[in-house]
Amino acid sequence: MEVTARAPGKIILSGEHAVVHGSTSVAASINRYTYVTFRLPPSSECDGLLILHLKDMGLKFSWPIDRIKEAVANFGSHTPLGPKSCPKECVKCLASLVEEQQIPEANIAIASGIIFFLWLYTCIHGYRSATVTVSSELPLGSGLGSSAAFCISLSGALLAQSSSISLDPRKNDWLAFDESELDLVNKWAFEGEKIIHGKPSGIDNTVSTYGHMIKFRSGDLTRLKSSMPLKMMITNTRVGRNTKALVAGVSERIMRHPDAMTSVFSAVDSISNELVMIIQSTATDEISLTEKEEKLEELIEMNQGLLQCMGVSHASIETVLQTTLKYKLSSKLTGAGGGGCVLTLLPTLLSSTVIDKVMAELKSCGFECFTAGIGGNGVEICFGS
Ligand SMILES: Nc1ncnc2c1ncn2[C@@H]1O[C@H](COP(=O)(O)OP(=O)(O)OP(=O)(O)O)[C@@H](O)[C@H]1O
Ligand SMILES: C[C@@](O)(CCO)CC(=O)[O-]
Ligand SMILES: [Mg+2]
Repeated sequence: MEVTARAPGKIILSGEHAVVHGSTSVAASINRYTYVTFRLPPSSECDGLLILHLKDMGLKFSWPIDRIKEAVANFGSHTPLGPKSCPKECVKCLASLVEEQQIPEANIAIASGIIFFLWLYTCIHGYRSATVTVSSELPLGSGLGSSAAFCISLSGALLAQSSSISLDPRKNDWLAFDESELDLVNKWAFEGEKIIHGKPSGIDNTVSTYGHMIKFRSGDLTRLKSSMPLKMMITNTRVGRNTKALVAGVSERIMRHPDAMTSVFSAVDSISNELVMIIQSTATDEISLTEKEEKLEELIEMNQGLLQCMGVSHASIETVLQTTLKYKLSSKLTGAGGGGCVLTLLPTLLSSTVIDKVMAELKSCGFECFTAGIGGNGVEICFGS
């Protein structure tokens, strides 16, 4: 029996980092996914191993189930009914199991994701043999929520074949979980984001779970319905970074300049709320659409300025901003910054010639450039043979 879950990546339209400190943020899913396939071998095929295959990286890890049991048994991990944080001591034990696998230096950042995999697996399925395969259309560590999509697709696939969730395995199509199941998938994945990010706000896992466009503040989710078409270009600077370090850097800046940072976060909160008002306003004639796009562009620029105040921009991001500005287009970093991806609003009346030109110029700088469909479904699953 086999089940595959897919979970989308995301863009943050406004409010990254500030959302960790209580400000409002707006995010939308994108049509690029991480896929996790979970296969429980028939009982005759009990080889006593848990196998994790990371297809894109060409890496395959395996652990004797007994070794995993030894590492986590003291922490009473088998808790299929509810999300449970991985205790610090257990993270250490699992980290040494991961170290034994000798991950290539270039891929060392995936260790935290694998620790979550081992924790989640034993919590939901105890000590059974299985094979789990992961593949992704999202660049890792680039601001498009690869960590959240990984945690959500993993939680979705493992929970879909657990006692906590009962979906009809006969349907051979992408299926949605019901609301309470989505909540469970989301809560488990948040535990993974805690291991990977250190101090996540929960926005990335939440938008990957529920999809579409959301407003998020202090753990509270509001689903948004945009009344205007939003076309975004995403530029990947290909400069690697990790969210945990960037989030920690902002916290350090708060310690040094608490009052100034409070004002920065409050400005971001106002920007996100204004952005929500604009995208939900129902005036739809062409003039007001252009006006709304101009306001959005200004808010995007203001948010980027505040992200610079937080210290999370990067020379490569500045290059993208300057390049798009030559074409009168507004951009901001998306996700944790420090490199990674930049978002550019493409107004409805912008000619395709301009889009082609700006993309060509960005590509000539060595960046990857694409437009993504935004606001599609969240996590879904599909049962195989
Ligand atoms: N397909 C995958 N396979 C294994 N681990 C993954 C995968 N995708 C993400 N991860 C885990 O997530 C980490 C990257 O997460 P990180 O939060 O730094 O970046 P991001 O989620 O892409 O960007 P942002 O948080 O800014 O949206 C990887 O180092 C790894 O631990
Ligand atoms: C930087 C951050 O705000 C968004 C990363 O996509 C971190 C978080 O909210 O967990
Ligand atoms: Mg992340």
